[in-house]
Amino acid sequence: MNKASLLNDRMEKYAHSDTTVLYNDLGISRNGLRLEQLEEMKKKYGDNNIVSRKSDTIWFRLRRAFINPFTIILFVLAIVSFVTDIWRTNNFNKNVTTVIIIIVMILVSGTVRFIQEIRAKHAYDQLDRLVHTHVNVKRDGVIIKVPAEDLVVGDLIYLSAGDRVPADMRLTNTRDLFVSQSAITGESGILEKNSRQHKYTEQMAFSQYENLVFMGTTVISGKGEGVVLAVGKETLYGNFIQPNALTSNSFEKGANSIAWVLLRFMAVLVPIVFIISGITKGNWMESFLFALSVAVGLTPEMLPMVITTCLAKGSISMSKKQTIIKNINAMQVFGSMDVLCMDKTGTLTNVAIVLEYYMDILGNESNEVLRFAYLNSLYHSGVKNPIDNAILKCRNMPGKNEYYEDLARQYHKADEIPFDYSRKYVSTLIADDNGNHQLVMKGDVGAVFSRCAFVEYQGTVQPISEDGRSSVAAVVDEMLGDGMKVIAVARKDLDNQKTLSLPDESNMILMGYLAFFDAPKKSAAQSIAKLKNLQVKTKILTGDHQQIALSICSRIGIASEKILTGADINGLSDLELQLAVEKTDVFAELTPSQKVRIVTALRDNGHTVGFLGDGMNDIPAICEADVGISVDTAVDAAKDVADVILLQKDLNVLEEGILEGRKTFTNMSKYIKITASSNFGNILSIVCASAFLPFLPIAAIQILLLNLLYDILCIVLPWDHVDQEVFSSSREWSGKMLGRFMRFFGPISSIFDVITFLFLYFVLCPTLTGGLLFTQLTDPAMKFRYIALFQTGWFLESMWTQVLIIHMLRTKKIPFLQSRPSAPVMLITVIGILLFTGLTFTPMVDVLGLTVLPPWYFGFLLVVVASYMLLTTVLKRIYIAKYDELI
Ligand SMILES: Nc1ncnc2c1ncn2[C@@H]1O[C@H](COP(=O)(O)OP(=O)(O)OP(=O)(O)O)[C@@H](O)[C@H]1O
Ligand SMILES: [Mg+2]
Repeated sequence: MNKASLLNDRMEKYAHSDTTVLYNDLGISRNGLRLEQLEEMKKKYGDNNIVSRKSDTIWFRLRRAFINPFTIILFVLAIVSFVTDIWRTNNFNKNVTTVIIIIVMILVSGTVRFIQEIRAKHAYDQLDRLVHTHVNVKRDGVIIKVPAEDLVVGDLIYLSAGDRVPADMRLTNTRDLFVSQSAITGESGILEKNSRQHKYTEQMAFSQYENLVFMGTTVISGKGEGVVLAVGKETLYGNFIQPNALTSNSFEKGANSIAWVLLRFMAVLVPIVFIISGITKGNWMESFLFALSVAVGLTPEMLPMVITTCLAKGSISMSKKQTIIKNINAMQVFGSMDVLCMDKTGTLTNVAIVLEYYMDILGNESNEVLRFAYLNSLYHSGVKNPIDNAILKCRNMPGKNEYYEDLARQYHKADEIPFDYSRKYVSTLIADDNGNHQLVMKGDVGAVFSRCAFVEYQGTVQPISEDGRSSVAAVVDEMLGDGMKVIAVARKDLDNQKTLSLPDESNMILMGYLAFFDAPKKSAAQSIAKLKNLQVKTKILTGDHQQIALSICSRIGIASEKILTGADINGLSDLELQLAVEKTDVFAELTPSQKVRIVTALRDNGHTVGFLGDGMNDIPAICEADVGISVDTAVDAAKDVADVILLQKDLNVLEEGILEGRKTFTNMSKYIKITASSNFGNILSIVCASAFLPFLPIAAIQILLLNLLYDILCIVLPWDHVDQEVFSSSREWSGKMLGRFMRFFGPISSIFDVITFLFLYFVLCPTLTGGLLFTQLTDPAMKFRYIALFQTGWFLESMWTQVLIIHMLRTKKIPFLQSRPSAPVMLITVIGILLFTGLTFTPMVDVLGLTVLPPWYFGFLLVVVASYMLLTTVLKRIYIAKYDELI
């Protein structure tokens, strides 16, 4: 579809009309909306959310916690049990335990889920507040800051450099407003916008409407005011962005698909269990109950909760470590990042740079050069970057304050052409009281020099000679060699010309240079080494001069034999670049689009790429990277597009964040993999047992009890420790790995289950029931005892192995000895095992259909559990050797 046709009707209509018509039609004034109009506008045109937020209400969360497939199965089970055990039974045989246990399970799992969800929401809300963009809006005559989501049609918005446009708007007033529409058009050019009424022309592309700005685009420089005409999904951006790209992330999708695989698995196997045990036992009601509880036992009901808890817990610990995860999916990607691209300022060098020298073309100190540079910095309305900040700081020099105030009074601004990282210079037109206009340009030495035809030296202007060219180059080279950042300043008289256009930027007079000291950070080398330990390669992508990049790298102590410049890259094909990016770690003199090309090449090579940057020039690369990282002090537009925000621009912070991300990811996959494989093993054993045993291997209520214990253990799993080695490498998630893991480890437990079945059936039970096998027994009381002995035996074996397998598989090392679980996991394990084993010695056994086992059974149990753990350890080694990973 033609994108232009997606343009909102209102936008099109009012682009062609005068602003007064717009004000009248919408019933607003120049004071903005009245507060009482807000609700009405919201009702009429919707709110400014691309993702609907139905999941935000408490009611929704309550429903989600208590009404899900798992609780529904439990409800059915409770009702059936109520009917069979209580209602239709005589007074003597009434048994309320099953119903009580089931209700406890529903309450426990529901409440835990609910609490977790609320906590997670709370955490996100808090983080949200930190990262949310606020917009300047005039309402009822007062300019206030509101979150971008709260905007409604009719709101009067104020935009300035560095902002991301929060909704689709018709401009009503502008001052040198330049916008980059690359987010929606894909083209990198910068366009000037104005508020004039559009004259009607045939079929125009939306991007050509000069008086409209669109959600998602970025203000490069200048100021603007406008009225919101379309919000949320009605905007151009909301229209073509995939809604599901925003709502569900790939990890969640992966986790859900696992849940579905397990459920489908269950849907096939549970009926089989039902039919087999129905046929072999002849009691269909009992078999139905049994099959249902097998279903409950196998439902990965804790999966959503464990994932939300892990993510919430991870993002809270990360925020404590100064890292804010804006997009929760990024957590997982963040952990799997193996290449980190970053800019130079703030990561390798200090955030603030210092103006060291201001000099004429031959290197003598020159106040004149500083004066013009100061005016240029003061009057350009783009985002002020470290260079401008360093220049503007000169007014704080002792005794200079007044001088610079006078200067600002003497000259005022007439026009500008904003700074653009592709052109690498900025022009401002300044005028004095006599109406004389001067164009002042500052920027990259090469770029500015190419616009100059003259040089100025000690007040005289001369054409540039070959000779002059080389002496100029010598001065600059010396500075660059010292690791100084150098920019050039040029000027041109424009007499009474009041506006600027591109052709004016030629035949300029080169005045001199400013040199800045970009102090390398002491900690940088160490941080890079730490990242290397985490198997994250670092690459430096800077717009700065290659000599500076080299000198800083050598000062910090990073090897940088190979360096590629923007010009070099332009000469490479995509394929050549793909090869080159692997061999090179430092890239210099890049434009924003070249930064994107490098990131793309790395991604095409199969890397998971992070990009850390804070300037306007980094925005496209931040968007392109798998995980975009920005810092709290960055321009709003960069923070808006980033997935991760560091509260401090420091590589150490990043390292801790990555570790935390990997930890979270490991705990999630731990749960998923172990649960899936132990479920798989259990169902195998149950199918075997139902086919060959003349009675049920385990009672419904016992399955439920086991499940309760396992669930409680899983609730504390997000708080488990993670081995150092596991998170020292990047990780990726895939369903294939899960399947492999499940098939490998699942059946191991079945082997020991079958051994236990055989032992119980042929040894233990007959010994205690007079030496006969079940089928040879005639006395119903004996039969009953036989079953109880068998079921208790398996109940205990199943419980021990299921709990201990978590400990076996949670680490590559020897559990307990080499790798300790966290205290809560350990505590629940010990309490669970003791409690459940102890239970078989209490009067409770009767209600649960269990019985007291002789002490020598525990000798057998010990042997089985020990051999199970031994075998798992051996097979774990084989698995790790083969696949080089475990969890
Ligand atoms: N405010 C400015 N005024 C004039 N020229 C500028 C300004 N900011 C940057 N430049 C020019 O553009 C070039 C690239 O900018 P800059 O060094 O900020 O790029 P970068 O990629 O952000 O670098 P870094 O890796 O240090 O963050 C600079 O070397 C300088 O010549
Ligand atoms: Mg930068």
